[in-house]
Amino acid sequence: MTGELSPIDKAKFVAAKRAAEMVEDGMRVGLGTGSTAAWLVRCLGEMVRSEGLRIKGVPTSTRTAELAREVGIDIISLDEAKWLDLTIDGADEFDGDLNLIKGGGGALLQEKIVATASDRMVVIADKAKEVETLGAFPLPVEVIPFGWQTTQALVEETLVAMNVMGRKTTLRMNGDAAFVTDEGNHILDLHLNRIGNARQLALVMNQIPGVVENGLFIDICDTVVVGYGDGKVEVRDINEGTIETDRLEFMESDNLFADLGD
Ligand SMILES: O=C(CO)[C@H](O)[C@H](O)COP(=O)(O)O
Repeated sequence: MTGELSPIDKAKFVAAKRAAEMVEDGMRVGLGTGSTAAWLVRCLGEMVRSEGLRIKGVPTSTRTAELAREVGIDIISLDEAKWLDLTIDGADEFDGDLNLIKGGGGALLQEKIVATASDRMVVIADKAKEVETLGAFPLPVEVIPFGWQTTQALVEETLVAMNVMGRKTTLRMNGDAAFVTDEGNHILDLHLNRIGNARQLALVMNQIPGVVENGLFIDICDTVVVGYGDGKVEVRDINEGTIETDRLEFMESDNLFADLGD
C-alpha cells in the first residue's frame, strides 16, 4: 500500500510499533489476530530482517500464521513453545482495569489460550477502543455447531436471568453462511450495550453447554499500548500502575507499508 494512512491506521501502527520494541531476542511471542496485530507482525518481521531479531512466534489464527511466515518470523505451535514470554494482541474494547472484549476477528479462543499461557499480555489499540464500561461492542461467544440454536436460546435465557440490559444475540455470518472459526465453531454476538459485571458474565457464559469460550478477557491483560492518530502512544501498565507517553514517527518508505492485506 502507498499513500496516506488514515488516522486510525496510524494509531494502530504506532501502538504496534511501540509494542514491538518490548520484544527481546530469544523470546517466545504470542502473535494476536486482527488489523492492529497485523501491524505488529509486520514490525516484528522487519526487525527480524533488518536487526537479526531471533524470536519464535505462536500465532493465534491461520491468518496470522500466514502473515508471520510471509514476513519471515519463525512459527511454532503453542505446545512446542509450552509457555510464552509475551503475547501482543489487539482488542475490540478495553476499560480502565484493562479488562477486554475480544473476538471481533473471530479468533478469541486461540487468543485467550495463548494470552493465558504467557508471562505478560500486551494489548495494542487505538484510543477509540477505550471505554468506561465494556459492552457497546457486541460480545462474541464461540459455540459448537451441534445444537447451536439451543445454545443460543440458553444464552438468551441466561441474559434475562442475569438482568443484563441488552439481550439480542445474532449468529455471526460470512456472506450467506454461518461464520466458522479456525476451530470449526460458530460465533454468537451478544448485543448487550453495557456489561455491569463482566467477571460474573464471563464465568456464567462458560457454564452453558455448547459454549466453548467468550470474548471477555478478565485479569489477563497486563499492559495496553494506546495509539493516537498523531503518533502519540501511551503505555499503561496495570501491575506497575504507570503511564508512559511517547511519540513515534511514521516511516512510510519502509517495507511495512507494502502488501497490506488486512
Ligand atoms: O479480537 C480480535 C480478533 O479476534 C482482534 O484483536 C480485535 O477484533 C481487534 O481487531 P482490530 O485490531 O482489527 O481492530
